[in-house]
Amino acid sequence: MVGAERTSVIPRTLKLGTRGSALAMTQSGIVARSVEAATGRIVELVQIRTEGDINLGPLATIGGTGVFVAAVRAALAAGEVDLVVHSCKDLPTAPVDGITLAVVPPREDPSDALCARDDLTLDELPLGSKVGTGSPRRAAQLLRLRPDLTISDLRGNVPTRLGKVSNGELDAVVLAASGLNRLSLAGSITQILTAAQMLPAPGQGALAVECRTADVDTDFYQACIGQLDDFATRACIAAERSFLAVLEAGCTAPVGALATISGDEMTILGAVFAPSGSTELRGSASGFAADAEVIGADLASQLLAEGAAALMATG
Ligand SMILES: NCc1[nH]cc(CCC(=O)O)c1CC(=O)O
Repeated sequence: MVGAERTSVIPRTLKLGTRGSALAMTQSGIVARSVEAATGRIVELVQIRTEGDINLGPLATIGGTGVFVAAVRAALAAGEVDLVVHSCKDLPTAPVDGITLAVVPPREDPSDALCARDDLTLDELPLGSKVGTGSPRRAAQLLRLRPDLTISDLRGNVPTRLGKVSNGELDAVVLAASGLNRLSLAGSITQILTAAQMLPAPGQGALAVECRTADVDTDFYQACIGQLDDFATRACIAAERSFLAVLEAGCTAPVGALATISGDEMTILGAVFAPSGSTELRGSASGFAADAEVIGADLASQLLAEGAAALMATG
């Protein structure tokens, strides 16, 4: 191999593993293009079918956290792909041996968005309106704001969910603003819900790019990490995910958290809801952004001391 230079074990064309949904493909396409721009390599998308795509039962009952993530990670571990992209909020909090969170790109809008018929806001929805969501966190907070609403379980990809409003089956759905923005469907949003109205899921709006731990020290990943990783987003999701982990809750639990950074200072808002929306425990914690995990964990401990575990388990 005269003249060949071996600077890393990473191939020239990278395979990026992704779920096949419109949102996953869009998110992965965004990451693929930024990796290409940062490294000069070609990145091709490889679709991986996951249990969450195959089993269309209510999300809260088909194995909780990680249904979308396990198959994608297995393809990474098996060497079928070189990097994978997840929605951060779907990522279980437990670390996995041999897999590293290589890049956290800058966060999209973390808010939840109401997509209602006839351009209605939450206050304007008629008494008893039918609102679709598969998320106990969103259901609980909707019921706190509007106890009269009928919550209808909802699965399927983002365009399918929006279709249930346009076909008259539902009066409204609640979806992540980030996903709608990325899919160029922001025109369906009739109200962005504030953190006081609806605290988002830990990690919502952020993406997670994982690679094999064995590859992290290659020039390729160092270039990716150096150019694409967003310190503020990484710190915020570290705090939110540490909050979730200490609560021993998963991505389908009635738990909301949102961290923000101003200068060196981080503030996290966190809440735990009774699934019925009857009660909530809410708090906040602040500190240096460098202590993100401790800040999130301290807030969780505070809410646990106030009875969070029992609250989440109630009806
Ligand atoms: N559970 C499905 C899921 N996982 C991540 C997102 C949104 C994308 C994001 O958090 O950036 C969605 C759809 C939704 O909640 O509307």
